[in-house]
Amino acid sequence: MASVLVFIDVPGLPLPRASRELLTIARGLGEPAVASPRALSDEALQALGDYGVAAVYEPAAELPDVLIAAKAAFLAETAQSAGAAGVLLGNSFEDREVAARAGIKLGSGVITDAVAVAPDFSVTKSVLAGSYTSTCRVQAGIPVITVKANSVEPVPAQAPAAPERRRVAVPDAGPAARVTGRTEKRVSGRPELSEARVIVAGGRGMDGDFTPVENLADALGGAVGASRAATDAGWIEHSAQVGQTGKTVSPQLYISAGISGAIQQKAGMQTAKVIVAVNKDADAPVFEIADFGIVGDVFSVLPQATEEIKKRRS
Ligand SMILES: Cc1cc2nc3c(=O)[nH]c(=O)nc-3n(C[C@H](O)[C@H](O)[C@H](O)COP(=O)(O)OP(=O)(O)OC[C@H]3O[C@@H](n4cnc5c(N)ncnc54)[C@H](O)[C@@H]3O)c2cc1C
Repeated sequence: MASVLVFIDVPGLPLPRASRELLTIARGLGEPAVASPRALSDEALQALGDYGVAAVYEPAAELPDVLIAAKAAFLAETAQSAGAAGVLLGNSFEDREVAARAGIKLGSGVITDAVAVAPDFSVTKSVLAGSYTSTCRVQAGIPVITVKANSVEPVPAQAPAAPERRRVAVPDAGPAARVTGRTEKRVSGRPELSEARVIVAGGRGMDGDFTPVENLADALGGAVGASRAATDAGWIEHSAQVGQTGKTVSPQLYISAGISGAIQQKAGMQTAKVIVAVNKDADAPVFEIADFGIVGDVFSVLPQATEEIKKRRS
């Protein structure tokens, strides 16, 4: 069976859901193998084996720092030496950049934002601000596909595998740039926005106070998102922006609070499984795509929901 290479950067333990989803998809396409730009622990290897991974490729020598060009060179080299039938990555900014660069090195077509990949590597994706679902296929080289988080339910393999470690020499991974300083990001304890199963997002209607959004997100174990109006106003960091020029998310539940539902916002969240909108304007466009709508004031609705959820969970 042809191998399907999954690029997993930093496979922390337990394995992140997005990585387990990619491995589940890869199993439906061929024999899953993993390309990891760093050497893995035996425990990480076993966790990958539980998802049917037969081989794990690591760089023969440590890659220069953690820059994207080096990771892309490693991925392209690995895809070739593994004779991969296809390459899957996550859909973060960084994963998409790795995919693009690896695609150029391989002379391959690259498809981003996939929500499903068929056994013949046809890809389903949502396009034009979510107004169409398209099916597309790579026409040249090894298909390189980035898949949105929450696209499938991760399922371990029926029979775990014992992955073999293989080393790949990367000839052109030399540093064209070098990291010269780092500042650690404040850890919120919340899940990463693009991988979260639950997102509570606030917009201009939050009027500068994101506390009700954060409290509801914490009660649900979710991530905090925002519209561009909210991030531009400086009420919350830019990395929380969802939409055309922000992050594309596909959670199980997206709670939109005080967001009108402009097309550029919808473009980033329309594929959420369930959308709940809270807006004081019954004619707000967000209600056109909401599964459940509450016409009301966010400062009254959100705290009530948080209180009720906490009560039921205690
Ligand atoms: C090229 C381009 C790219 C863009 N990219 C993005 C993007 O990535 N993401 C994005 O979000 N936008 C993006 N935008 C901006 C987008 O067009 C909208 O301007 C933006 O989404 C509006 O944000 P909002 O819904 O928070 O604000 P508004 O449109 O002002 O809506 C605020 C809503 O809050 C409601 N409200 C007010 N007070 C309350 C209250 N107390 N309780 C309940 N409801 C209340 C109002 O009824 C209203 O519906 C982009 C625009 C352009 C031109």
